[in-house]
Amino acid sequence: MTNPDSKASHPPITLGVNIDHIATIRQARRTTEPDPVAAAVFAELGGADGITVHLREDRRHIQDRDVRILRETVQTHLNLEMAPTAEMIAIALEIKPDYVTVVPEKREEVTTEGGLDVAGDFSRMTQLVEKLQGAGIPVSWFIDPEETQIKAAAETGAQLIELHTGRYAEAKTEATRKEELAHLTQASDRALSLGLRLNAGHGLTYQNVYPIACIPGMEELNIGHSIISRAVLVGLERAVREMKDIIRS
Ligand SMILES: CC(=O)[C@@H](O)[C@H](O)COP(=O)(O)O
Ligand SMILES: NCC(=O)COP(=O)(O)O
Repeated sequence: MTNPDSKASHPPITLGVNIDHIATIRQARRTTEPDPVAAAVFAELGGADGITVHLREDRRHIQDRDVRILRETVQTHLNLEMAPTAEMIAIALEIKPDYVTVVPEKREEVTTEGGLDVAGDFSRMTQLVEKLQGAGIPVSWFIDPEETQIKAAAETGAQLIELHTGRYAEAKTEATRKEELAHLTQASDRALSLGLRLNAGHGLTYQNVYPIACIPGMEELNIGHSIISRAVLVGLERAVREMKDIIRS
């Protein structure tokens, strides 16, 4: 899976840590812990180059209060993932994240399914870019690695795209995974040739991330579920020990 030569020619890739699922745990009890604001501090201590949160329209995990406080506390950069709605545009204009990633959203989905159809709703998407980038907030489109979407993304005037790595991550065979990696690599080349900056994410894990990190020109990977899942397990032994120390002290 590794390719030691391919990283030599571009600047170090950065890691945006998505902390949505810290909030998922909190919302399961509608309580105050764990706090995504504290999680962002720990993620930055661990070397996160950026913090990503998806403020869903149904507020199933991240809350408005989280985004507002994170804007004040995040020391790296804050990437706000949001649907292309008037409500979310207003929130972004008020909070001014370092950049926004515009994602498709369906109420009933478990997580984001597929990329945004920028080409299919071109004039609305262009207006969104004018509003947000006009206010100094760079826009990134979360799109599938497809020519039509990449071309449309560039034509909206947005500065960035985030390639949806879901199909690659979910590939059932090595052959399909290679095919999906080839699509992502070609799409990345095309995006760079059109002057877009390049991010990727969704479904990336400790096992599948490296080939994506090796794609030439890749700037930032946004990773959440796998990191939070690992954090829960690697932190459990210490958490149990601390509780036991208290009840026996
Ligand atoms: C856009 C993307 O790939 C993910 O950030 C995803 O949208 C996160 O949202 P959930 O955490 O609700 O799955
Ligand atoms: N945009 C992708 C992201 O922020 C994290 O997605 P995942 O790692 O939680 O699947």
